[in-house]
Amino acid sequence: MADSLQKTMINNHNLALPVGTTLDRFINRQQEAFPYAKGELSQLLRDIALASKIINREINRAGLIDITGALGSENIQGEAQQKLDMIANIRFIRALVNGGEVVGILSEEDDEIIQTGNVNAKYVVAMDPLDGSSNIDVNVSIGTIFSIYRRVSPIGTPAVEEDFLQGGRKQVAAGYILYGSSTIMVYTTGKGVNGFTYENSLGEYFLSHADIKMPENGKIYSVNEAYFEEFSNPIKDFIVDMRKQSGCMARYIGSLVGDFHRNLLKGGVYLYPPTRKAKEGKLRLLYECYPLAFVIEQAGGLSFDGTQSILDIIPENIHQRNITYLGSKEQMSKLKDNLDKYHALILEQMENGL
Ligand SMILES: O=P(O)(O)OC[C@H]1O[C@](O)(COP(=O)(O)O)[C@@H](O)[C@@H]1O
Ligand SMILES: [Mg+2]
Ligand SMILES: [Mg+2]
Repeated sequence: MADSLQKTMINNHNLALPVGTTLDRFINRQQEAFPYAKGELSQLLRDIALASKIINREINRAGLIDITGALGSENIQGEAQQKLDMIANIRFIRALVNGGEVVGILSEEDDEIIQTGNVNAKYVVAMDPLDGSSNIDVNVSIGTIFSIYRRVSPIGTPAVEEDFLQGGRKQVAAGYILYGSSTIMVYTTGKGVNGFTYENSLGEYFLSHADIKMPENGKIYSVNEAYFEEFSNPIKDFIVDMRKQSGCMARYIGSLVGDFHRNLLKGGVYLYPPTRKAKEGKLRLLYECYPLAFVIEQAGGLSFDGTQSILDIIPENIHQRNITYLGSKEQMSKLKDNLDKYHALILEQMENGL
């Protein structure tokens, strides 16, 4: 026991913080590593944690206070907004406005950028306030996903689209909160990935998953097989090969955060390929794909959209969707091989006028 604790302390990116450290203390210690830091990003991470505690409470009692079910409105993606989608949206916006560190917010639930009025703030946040909406009413894990950028627009002015269209490699921090059998906040600031479990009775997040490393090889594949016939051959072949592997498991709960978190810890691959209905894939680049790609690459996994790392995609619009593959190194290189061979074949056929 002493050895493993010692090991956890050493591995913790030299922060030498034992499992059980509060999130607050961890944030302070991380900030000390940046001599010029003024604490704005630290405060922003605390504001996100605070909002997630309030949402966690709402989710836990959702069935008792009639906040389940659809609201009757649709978001810009044409999806029915659930009451909890909007409650989570309002709670996050309120926490970020009151926190004072964010000038603008991009949310899945709002068509336009939300101006917080904090025109002297340095950061903008893109967020999916409630991920896995189809699972809200049936008590299956759901989540929140966030991505933080330093603004490019001048201090003293409102946020603009360019603040959000900087590209995945410009994220200064990103992560998610999973509201599952326990509630856990997992994030990166570009120096590794750490997970904090929420202790309800104390109202605190504690370090529970220090320096998360994704297994290089995994046996889990997560994809909505209902669309199998619509997938391209390299994707079909990849899934068929995964099935043939002994010990392979299909796991798909239909909540991106839940499927992603499981695979991050156990090893595996999440696929949302193009379908007839969603030719660009279903997931939203700025507040689903980029943040999870940042986390997975920091944990030693890979992200891919069929041609490149998701972090290298040049964004065009704030609510754009993107093909999404996220997973363990070995499975992702196999998938990349399949797709590269397929693209080469298509190219050859085109060159031969076929
Ligand atoms: O039902 P499908 O097509 O498999 O899509 C499920 C995916 O859609 C999502 O629900 C989209 O996210 P939202 O719930 O935030 O809209 C993901 O969480 C999930 O992985
Ligand atoms: Mg989502
Ligand atoms: Mg959502």
